[in-house]
Amino acid sequence: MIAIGCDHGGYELKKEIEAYLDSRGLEYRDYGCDSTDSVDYPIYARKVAHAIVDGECEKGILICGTGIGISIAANKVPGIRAALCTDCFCAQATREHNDANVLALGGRVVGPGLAIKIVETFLDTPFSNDERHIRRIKLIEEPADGE
Ligand SMILES: O=C(CO)[C@H](O)[C@H](O)COP(=O)(O)O
Repeated sequence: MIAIGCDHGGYELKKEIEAYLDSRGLEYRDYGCDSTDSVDYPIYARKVAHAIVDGECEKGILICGTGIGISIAANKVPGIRAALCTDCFCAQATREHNDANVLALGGRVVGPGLAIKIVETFLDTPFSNDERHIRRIKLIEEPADGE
């Protein structure tokens, strides 16, 4: 199950991404917002982040105007690794290296064609399970002694 959320700046791109998820038969839960009326992105970032850390969903997609604010807010929730991506190279790398569990996109930055390729890459790329990446991900949550 994929958690998806946005603010008003990401609403139209969210609907495009949902149509893509529907076309692939991928299940998702939409945590709002529900229109282009102005809202506050941290609310939707937290809803999606908590859906993941509470185990309701495995991955999330968050969209605001730039993708910046909503990724900053999501990354405040322990256990969330939200990656703002504007290209497929970063979407692939953040899955393989960071085991990112949230993809953040900017609805005012990327067009729907590129955004959907980024979503596809993010969803279809597994974590590498490489020992060095596992070690570094653990260090994000628990700094080493004396650090
Ligand atoms: O990108 C964003 C946060 O990083 C927001 O979508 C953006 O700040 C909203 O701006 P406005 O209220 O002027 O529509």
